[in-house]
Amino acid sequence: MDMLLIHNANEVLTLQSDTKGPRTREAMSHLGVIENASVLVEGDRIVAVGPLAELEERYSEKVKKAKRIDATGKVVMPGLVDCHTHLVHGGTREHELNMRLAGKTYMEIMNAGGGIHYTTTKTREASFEELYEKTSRHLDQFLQYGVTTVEAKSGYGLDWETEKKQLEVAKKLQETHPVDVVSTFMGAHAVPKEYKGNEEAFVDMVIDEMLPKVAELKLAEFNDVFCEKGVFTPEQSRRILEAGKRYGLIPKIHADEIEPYEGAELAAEVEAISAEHLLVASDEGIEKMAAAGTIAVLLPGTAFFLRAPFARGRLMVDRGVPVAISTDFNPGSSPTISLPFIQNLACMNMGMTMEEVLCATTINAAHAINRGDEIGTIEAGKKADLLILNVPNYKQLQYFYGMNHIDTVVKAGEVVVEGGALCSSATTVSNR
Ligand SMILES: N=CN[C@@H](CCC(=O)O)C(=O)O
Ligand SMILES: [Zn+2]
Repeated sequence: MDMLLIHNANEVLTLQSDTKGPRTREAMSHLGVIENASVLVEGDRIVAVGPLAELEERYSEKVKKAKRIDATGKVVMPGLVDCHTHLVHGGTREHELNMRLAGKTYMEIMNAGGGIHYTTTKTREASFEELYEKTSRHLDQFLQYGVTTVEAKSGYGLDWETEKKQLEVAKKLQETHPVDVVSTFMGAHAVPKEYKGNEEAFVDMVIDEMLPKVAELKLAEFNDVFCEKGVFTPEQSRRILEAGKRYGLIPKIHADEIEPYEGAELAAEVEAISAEHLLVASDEGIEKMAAAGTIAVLLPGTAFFLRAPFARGRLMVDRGVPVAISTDFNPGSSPTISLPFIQNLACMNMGMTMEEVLCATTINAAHAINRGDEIGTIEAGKKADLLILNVPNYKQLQYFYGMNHIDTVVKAGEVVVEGGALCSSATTVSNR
């Protein structure tokens, strides 16, 4: 098996902790920094992390055989995990930006047939191959920004054929692209035009026809719903999420994004793994999430791009909610793949610390997609998803904001980005 040694990094952020499960409160600040340290990798797994002399003594044969990468003066950390995206979609929506800048709201544009409906039309029109190529290019960009695992929601089909196409594109990319893609079914992302005025029938169709097929074909692990005034009510959302559970799909929920709608409360009640957005979540909802251990997936890029109030990240951490942060990459409310910029926004606009945002985009994000045992920290036995960053200490990641600090990305033990550029082999992996 191939051996790799990343040696003499100024700082290795291991994110190791004795805490099992998602991190809360002070535990979110423990980055497990080891100064002047090295990481040894065998195949796709991490073997050990620590001072070079220690690794040379304990693993002398492996260290001798290893390909070496000098990380002197740099920071090494786990690959970033983007735990909320609408990755697979047709078209773009730049034409909506001037409308919103002129004062039209996100919901007004959607209710007039734009927004999610526009992207649904484009996604229905696109062939499997077109969607695959477009999404593959986006995954290349994610990789260049240090994102090694991405959650991908369907929800731009709103009919079975297109929902299936989106999920199958994600599945094929999981097999062919170096970035790991984790799928969420989101058939209840909007009520399609053909069901306007007949919303309950659409909910029934999602429950009776789509969910069983998603489970049978093993196309997703999670089931998500847009619980929002004018989209799906808390009662409809509860029905969809409870039905998904009967098929083994773990609930997630788009909650309290635009208007307070007791989405955070619902997330806790249905034992969702996460509630996402939460821009206007109530105090009571936050308390309930803390008590239930529901992960808050916060998406400050969406607040930024929709010019909406930011979620109360500081309060959520202080109240004991495990917080993760994600791009919400989608063509309408957050068309960015830059998770590092999203970290900057979380510091500046949600009052989270430099340490907390790193936890929120690695191990807590991994837990939000049920991958906490596999990725998100640098420790023996975990997948070797590693970043080498062109900064001497982790604090410069937020200080020099809006920049891409990636030097090298190692995905499952293989170097896929070198000197900030994608390696030619990176996009042609076909055996995974
Ligand atoms: N709010 C609902 N869904 C997406 C946006 C989808 C779109 O506008 O295309 C979100 O999470 O922000
Ligand atoms: Zn979303």
